[in-house]
Amino acid sequence: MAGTTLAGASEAGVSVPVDERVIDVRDLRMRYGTKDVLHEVSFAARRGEVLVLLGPNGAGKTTTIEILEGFRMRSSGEVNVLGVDPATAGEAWRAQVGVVLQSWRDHGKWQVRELLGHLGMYYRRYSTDAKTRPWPVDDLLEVVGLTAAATTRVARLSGGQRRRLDVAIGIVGRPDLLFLDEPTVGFDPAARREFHDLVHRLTDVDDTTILLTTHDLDEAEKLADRILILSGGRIIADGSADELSRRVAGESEVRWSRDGQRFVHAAANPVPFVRELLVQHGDAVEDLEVRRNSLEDTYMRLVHDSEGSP
Ligand SMILES: Nc1ncnc2c1ncn2[C@@H]1O[C@H](COP(=O)(O)OP(=O)(O)OP(=O)(O)O)[C@@H](O)[C@H]1O
Repeated sequence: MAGTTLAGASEAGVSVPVDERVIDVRDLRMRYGTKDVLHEVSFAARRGEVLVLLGPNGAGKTTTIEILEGFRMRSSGEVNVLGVDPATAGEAWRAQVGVVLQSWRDHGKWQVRELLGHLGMYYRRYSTDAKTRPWPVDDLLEVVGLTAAATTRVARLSGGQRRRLDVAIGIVGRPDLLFLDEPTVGFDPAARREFHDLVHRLTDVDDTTILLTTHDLDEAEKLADRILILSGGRIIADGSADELSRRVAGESEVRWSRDGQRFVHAAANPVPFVRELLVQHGDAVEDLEVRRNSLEDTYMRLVHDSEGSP
């Protein structure tokens, strides 16, 4: 089981064995001018894992991802991605890394299939025995839900379709590691669900490691093997949604109804409470529900506590 680390998590991620680390970040610092935006950030990700980076606006998520993608130079610290420092990595490394940027605005006149076919050609020389690159265009169109739009020009796509195209562009080279910065913004509920299925397919079938940012806590809970919470440029929590909620001392909510009346009770340990409730009222208890801290409760609590600390 991955270790859970809360406030002051300088050793975050050390429970991932070194030889399994697809991402290994140690004491990463970033300073813009005189402003420190990342302070000794450390974490690791293992192969096939979905790591979700959460945090309030301005916490440093995009900065962290851009450093890992090799798009931004760090101020200090050690960063290793697929065994290489992204600051000095070459083309072969880039071909193994997929990036879904905020939105693909160029090539408006290209048709969707044409564009994906063209971009995919770049990856052909990086095919290996274990992984044929690129993803065959028609399969890719299907997996991202763009088959019906295959011959549509990029400029004519709806916002949600364009986002699907962004995802397709990010995965056309069948990356070993995929970075997704707020991938489902603008998706309708059906597209969101299809995207979640795609993430599971990528990790289960292709063993792709995924690092994604989102502000949607429901999405984080559905997708994440591990959640990192970044606040004020520091990792304040690292663990699965369940581990985080257990570590935040909180009370469960017990709800039930009796004789047509609704009741709610907060209990640190709901089991004895429910037992006693059933002993006292037996069959008269209806609609019994026990709700642990949601990820949203946990997140709000952790971020709130961290904002109070220096
Ligand atoms: N190029 C830059 N020059 C100066 N400051 C920057 C630059 N880019 C980001 N910042 C600052 O760094 C901090 C972290 O920004 P970043 O975009 O990484 O946060 P974020 O967690 O991705 O936020 P959001 O959720 O709003 O996308 C912010 O205070 C931001 O103003």
